[in-house]
Amino acid sequence: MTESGDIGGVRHGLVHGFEAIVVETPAATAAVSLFGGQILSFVPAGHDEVLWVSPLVAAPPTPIRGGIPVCWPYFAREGQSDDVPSHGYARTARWALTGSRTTENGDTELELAPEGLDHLDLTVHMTVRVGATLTQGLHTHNPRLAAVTMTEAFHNYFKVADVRRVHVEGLRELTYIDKFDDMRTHTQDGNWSLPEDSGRSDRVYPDAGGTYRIIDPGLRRSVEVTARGGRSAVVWNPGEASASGMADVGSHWREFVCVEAANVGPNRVDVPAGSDHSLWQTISVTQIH
Ligand SMILES: O=P(O)(O)OC[C@H]1O[C@H](O)[C@H](O)[C@@H](O)[C@@H]1O
Repeated sequence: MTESGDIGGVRHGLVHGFEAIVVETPAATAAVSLFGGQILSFVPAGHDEVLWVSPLVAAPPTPIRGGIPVCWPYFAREGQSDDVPSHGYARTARWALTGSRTTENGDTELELAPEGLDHLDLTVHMTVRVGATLTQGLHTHNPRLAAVTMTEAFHNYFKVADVRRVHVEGLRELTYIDKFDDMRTHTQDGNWSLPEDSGRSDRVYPDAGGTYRIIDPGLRRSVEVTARGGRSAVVWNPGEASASGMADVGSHWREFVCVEAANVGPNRVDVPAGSDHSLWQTISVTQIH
């Protein structure tokens, strides 16, 4: 690892109004906000923007609505009291670039770590590898003398032509917990699509297979997420009615679907004393006709 100034194609910039690390390689461009350590943009060469960031995005300390929020060391308020911030502390922390390098195949790899989270039981740092595909690793360490239980997610907001016209492969026949139906469990019937009756989705799929594909006929592309060390998938879109009450979504709810690589609910992780745990994901895009 070298300091960021030592390799080409890595610079500081302003992206959607946020101070960011901007990466430019022949294979892709990407940007990571220092607020939240949140990837805000990924554009593989020959394709359009993969991620959605709300045009109504609020200023810090409100979490950024869009990109890839890092939910850590807990997802939603799982296992917490009601007075803690939703999705943990990482997404509103300031992150620092701690290193960068060029990999053997010409990808650019960044290392980042949050600041000001020393009061937590766990520590974390993150790898972001930018090339034709985007790979992200969230590395948790337990420096304590006892095991610590955690949940986590890469809360991916994918840009779509119209959420009502996409489907998500890789979830068929899985049991899911429906957060919009009092946490009742159901079986996924066929591929995921936005339910016609309720028009919204907040589904947690424990023990999912780790490969999920968003098929978007409008943008004529398929976006694949593969997770490693992440046993749950979450598919979220608030739908029109709930979105109208969310200042940073509003009428823009049709423009995204969240397909998240996670460890949540029954897949919470026990990190033994002195041990490490990593959640990885890779995102890739293919044109479809
Ligand atoms: O509004 P936020 O705190 O960013 O959370 C947005 C959403 O994240 C996840 O997908 C959860 O499953 C949802 O229950 C939650 O509403």
